[in-house]
Amino acid sequence: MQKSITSFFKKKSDATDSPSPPKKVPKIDAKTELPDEPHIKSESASPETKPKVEPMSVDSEEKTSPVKNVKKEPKDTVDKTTDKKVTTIGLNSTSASKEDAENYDPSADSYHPLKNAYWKDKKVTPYLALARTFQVIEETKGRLKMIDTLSNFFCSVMLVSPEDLVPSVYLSINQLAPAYEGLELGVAETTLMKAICKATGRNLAHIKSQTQLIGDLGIVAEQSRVSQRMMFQPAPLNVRDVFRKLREIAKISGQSKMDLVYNMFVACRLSEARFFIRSLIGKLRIGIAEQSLLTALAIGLVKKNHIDDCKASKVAEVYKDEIADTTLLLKTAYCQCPNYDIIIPAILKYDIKELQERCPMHPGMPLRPMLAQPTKGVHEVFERFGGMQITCEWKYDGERAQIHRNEKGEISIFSRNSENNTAKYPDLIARSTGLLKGDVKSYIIDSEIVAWDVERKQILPFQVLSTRKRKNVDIEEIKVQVCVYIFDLLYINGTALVTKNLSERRKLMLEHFQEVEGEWKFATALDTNDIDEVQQFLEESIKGNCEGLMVKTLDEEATYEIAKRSRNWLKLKKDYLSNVGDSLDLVVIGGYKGKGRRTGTYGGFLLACYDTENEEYQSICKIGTGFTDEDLQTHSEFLGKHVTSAAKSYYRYDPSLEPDHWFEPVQVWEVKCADLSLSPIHRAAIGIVDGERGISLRFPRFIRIRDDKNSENATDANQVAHMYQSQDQVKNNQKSSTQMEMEDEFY
Ligand SMILES: Nc1ncnc2c1ncn2[C@@H]1O[C@H](COP(=O)(O)OP(=O)(O)OP(=O)(O)O)[C@@H](O)[C@H]1O
Repeated sequence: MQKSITSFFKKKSDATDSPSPPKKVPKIDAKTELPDEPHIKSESASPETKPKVEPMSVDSEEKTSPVKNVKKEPKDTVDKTTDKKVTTIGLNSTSASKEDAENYDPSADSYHPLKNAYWKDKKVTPYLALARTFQVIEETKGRLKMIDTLSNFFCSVMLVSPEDLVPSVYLSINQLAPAYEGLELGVAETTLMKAICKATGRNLAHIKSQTQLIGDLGIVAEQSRVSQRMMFQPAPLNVRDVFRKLREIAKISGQSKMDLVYNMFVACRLSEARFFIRSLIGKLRIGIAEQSLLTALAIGLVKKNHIDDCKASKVAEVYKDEIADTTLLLKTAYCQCPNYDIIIPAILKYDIKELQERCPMHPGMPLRPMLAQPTKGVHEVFERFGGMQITCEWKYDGERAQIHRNEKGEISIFSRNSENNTAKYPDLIARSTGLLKGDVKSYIIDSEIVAWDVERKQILPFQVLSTRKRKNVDIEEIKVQVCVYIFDLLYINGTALVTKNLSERRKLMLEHFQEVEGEWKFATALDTNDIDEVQQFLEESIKGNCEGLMVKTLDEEATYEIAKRSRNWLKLKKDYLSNVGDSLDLVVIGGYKGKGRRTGTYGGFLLACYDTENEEYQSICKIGTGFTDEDLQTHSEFLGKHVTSAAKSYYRYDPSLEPDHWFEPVQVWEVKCADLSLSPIHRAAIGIVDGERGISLRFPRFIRIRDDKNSENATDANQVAHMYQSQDQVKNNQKSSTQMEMEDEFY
């Protein structure tokens, strides 16, 4: 029978135990030698390569424990709840052995979060325990098992070294702070390669060629460390210090950055080297995205609550409902308070039911915006909404802005990506009091900023807005004026409104704010359930220089769904008649040199979508259409500054697509196409719709640069699959094959 689209997506979601795409993880042991490299000397052989390890807080017992050469036999104990034998490593031992650390396996069925936390006596989580957890997860295929493994590790940390839960969580999603603080590591691959060379005595050309061959600098780093004989081993790393040092690395630059990377790297043991280097590159590649991490945290909490009455591996079965409730509560709280520094201490201290009230949303902390689903026409809108009350709003073509004012009157402006854009709009801040009506102390509004023609009193195209300076804007020098179109109110005077319906939110918006000509306006809206009126309103919106309409539910299913691409907001764009219904936002990963008229610039580019699950960019098409000569000049100049010596290890592409130059994933382009088709060459959404083929775009055309999206906000693999599946011809094919199957069954 035909598979529904939702069942496809369920397969990829974190809630099901479907196999992840096969992962190639080379096995590494102490005997592993890299080929083509002269034998490596011990570090003492050369004074330059001798590690200068910074003093770090030391796991004293590990430091002094003698290295045992005899493999420790697992101990058998009896699980009180089941009366069955439980095989564990290092149970009840007061001193952790080297083997405990090296064999640490939180995926084992017999894992006991307390007993197997071999660092329990020291209460400081070894970095190796986290690296081992990542390693096991990377080798695991089923998503549920991956989450379960992480939850075991988290549970151990909660019980044994709770102070390390915040750094462990950040390290697991490769963040150094809440996303909106914008603290990024930004270490170039060549800097890392140089640090690896210095620490291991290998030469740069060799490290580069190995990285190209294996496709992963993390693995190359690990192999280089494992095969290296050391005169002495620096003190073991622990989670909180690694996190602290990574934050430091992010804040410094130049030689001191390089030195710190080097000092840390020489202290890495076993798979620590792989994950330390991957953290610095910015791609952990263990397949744990934020939603899976939140689920793992929730399961970890439930395991902690039942540590005495159930085996960890049984908790998911026995406490299914409690896990579902905890996960929901945690995810909901995280949506309104996306900050682990606040959430984690709260889950450790309070009952999970209190979480929302303990971690309230507040101005200054951006919420991830509610997003819309594309549609291909007015009929699709009415099919979806049936008899529900709806409203249509003009869809302004500018830059999304979440504007916050706190009790002190301070204003912050956040982009669609939760980046802090406040410094870009000093003019808006200067005139923000004009917007207020009555007693308004604090608020969060959702809006679109558009470029504004002051003389003609009309909206200007997005391209004009994009010429506005981004940083350190001086109010006197602003050339492009802007007008803000407000379409939602999420918080007012200390009260969150996200759980109220749009009608109520809109009423409060009109009560507390007022329009100011050319500065602050409410989105033009029409509440109607008449299909002809919607059609006419769509045409008017286009005459008003808008992109089309946003159609929203008013009363039923009409809460503000933070961070969700919701079915209750549909976008209806002017070119909805196209077969695809929406444009795609894709990352430029390579360039092909131009010929003929295009000589001297790039003539074509390789584009990719982003697969959030595998944290990789998957090629989707080559593009050479839609560019003016000036565009090509601009792109060539900009991308020319971001050329890398080789494809990034997290680029997925067919060798036949090899461009002349590879780029860092730094720019997102909006692209339209005639349709999407299955491709034997491109890798977009591979494994979702088809096991072996990816999806590619036919007749792609460049529309514009999307400065407001970073490369990880590009159209993701699931969206590509969804767009492919929604095409009429694909649906019809599926219908007819279902029909045939039914006929087969009948006969
Ligand atoms: N009245 C409105 N209501 C909601 N959003 C609006 C409105 N007018 C303009 N917008 C803009 O439309 C965007 C949603 O549609 P669009 O497809 O352009 O966004 P996108 O950023 O390309 O894609 P995504 O759907 O991934 O956000 C919103 O993020 C917002 O910036």
